[in-house]
Amino acid sequence: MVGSDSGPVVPTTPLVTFLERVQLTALRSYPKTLTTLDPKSYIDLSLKRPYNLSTIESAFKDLTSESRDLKVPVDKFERFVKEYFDGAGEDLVHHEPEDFVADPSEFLSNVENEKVREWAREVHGLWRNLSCKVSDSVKESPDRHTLLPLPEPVIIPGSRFREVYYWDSYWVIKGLVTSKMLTTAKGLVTNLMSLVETYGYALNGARAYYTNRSQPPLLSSMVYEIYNVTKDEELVKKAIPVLLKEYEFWNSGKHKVVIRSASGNDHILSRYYAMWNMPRPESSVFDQESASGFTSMLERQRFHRDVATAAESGCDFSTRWMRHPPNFTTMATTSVVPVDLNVFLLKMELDIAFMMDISGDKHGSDRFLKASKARQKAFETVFWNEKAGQWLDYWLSSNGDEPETWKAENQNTNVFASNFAPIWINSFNSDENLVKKVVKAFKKSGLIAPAGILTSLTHSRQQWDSPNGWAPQQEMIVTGLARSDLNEAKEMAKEIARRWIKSSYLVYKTSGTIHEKLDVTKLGEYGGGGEYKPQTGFGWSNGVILAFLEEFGWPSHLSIEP
Ligand SMILES: OC[C@H]1O[C@H](O[C@H]2O[C@H](CO)[C@@H](O)[C@H](O)[C@H]2O)[C@H](O)[C@@H](O)[C@@H]1O
Repeated sequence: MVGSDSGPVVPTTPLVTFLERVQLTALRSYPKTLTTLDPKSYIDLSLKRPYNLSTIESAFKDLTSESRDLKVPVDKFERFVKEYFDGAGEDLVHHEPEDFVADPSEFLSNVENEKVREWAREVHGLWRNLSCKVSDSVKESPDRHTLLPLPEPVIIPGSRFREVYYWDSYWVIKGLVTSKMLTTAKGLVTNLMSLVETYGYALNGARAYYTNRSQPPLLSSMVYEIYNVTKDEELVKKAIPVLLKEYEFWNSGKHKVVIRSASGNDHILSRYYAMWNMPRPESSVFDQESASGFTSMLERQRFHRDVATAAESGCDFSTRWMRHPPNFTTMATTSVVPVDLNVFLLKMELDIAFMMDISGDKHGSDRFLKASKARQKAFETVFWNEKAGQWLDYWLSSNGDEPETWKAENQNTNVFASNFAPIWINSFNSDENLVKKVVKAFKKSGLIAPAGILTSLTHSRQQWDSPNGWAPQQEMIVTGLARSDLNEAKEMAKEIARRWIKSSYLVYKTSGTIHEKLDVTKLGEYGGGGEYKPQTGFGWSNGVILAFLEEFGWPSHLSIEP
């Protein structure tokens, strides 16, 4: 098409396209503003029996036939929704996890403080709230739902996120391992593997509107965490071909970029790149509004792709992806070669090498070790900045389709938590000199806050800048520092983990109101608490609390109160 962007687009389903129109009607009809409407609640509806999509589409046509701009009377709209749809989330039913016991043996034996232990048991108990399975109706008639069928029960983040998310599952699994819920943990991996088998990549989340993108690739790390405690070689054998498929996805096509060093060496790295150039269906009305200032179709399509690509990064949204922060319309995520994505891929290479080794494929293992060494070299050349003592994201000068030559000025010198994410990997945290430099820079960075690690230093009000959000890479930085041989780094890790646990405790215990010194509405400003939902729990926050407690314990003399 003349004037349209040339990137790939994975088509969505007729139901998703229709529900986008229902979503737009809701926006136009309710006397609500864009800030109070949750567009996702409309795209999560499913078709009520006995109606089928074409019957409901004609009823919708009748409903809106006399309206201008899809605005209809609220009572008529509500009657229509009630008559033709089952509510958002009704196709996900509670599942009692069979491996849940209220007080597992040897649970958090390092946590001596009784108050903390008691609370940890409550957090552990929250897995039951978040455990669900896809209802049989989805399996029988997938076309009536945007929820995707999955073979095993799931742990959802909770709140408005009524489906499995890819990268959230990594922290969920770490927590499940601590909770000794290994059957549930394996089930999550089986679900993600089934998505890779079907689509060629693990989807952002298990919804029909997420098929056009993935999320930070942590499947190999999930398998690794489970293998580490179970020594389940069958799981590893099953995982290898799936991980190879996923590896290919991230290292080919638009995801692959080549940066040429001054001396002429080519470094292969990866970027996020969504296969979509329209408004995200789950946030369609927001995206249409954000793109309304663009005059050409090409500009709009590029903007929508960069927005969807930010969603693929898991960090939607952040000034990290903006050419001219904090101007949202300058989102240019596809032009960034991100440090953390390449950390996850380096980890995937090491994990695959390890798994191939234990399954007897020495040759394959060597191949992946070699690939990891090549990527490690690329980290030194493309991302590392000696002066800053951090690894910096790299801005592409071109569209990334051809190799381009590295330029110092293309490193993004702004400070983000992701600049420290490489310390998670043994290849970096085993180098004591490097750890010293990174610890020094981290201390000065301004990212260490009263309740943990900040995502960035910019107060943009975007979800992954302060004062919102928490640094998703927090657990990785802490784990990496703790794995190093440097005492200062180990102590730093313990201190950050405890700050984060404490802030989560405060949020939990005070139902999100609280403590004069720690206003939870601004937790991102303090680096803590995350998306923690006091009563129900939130998948990945639950996981990180339990994993941190397992790793660092809590001595009896140390108070958790403010
Ligand atoms: O509905 C808007 C966006 O919601 C998701 O992103 C956020 O929640 C996810 C679940 O906890 C989390 O994985 C992600 O990091 C968050 O930014 C979704 O992943 C996005 O694709 C979606 O556009």
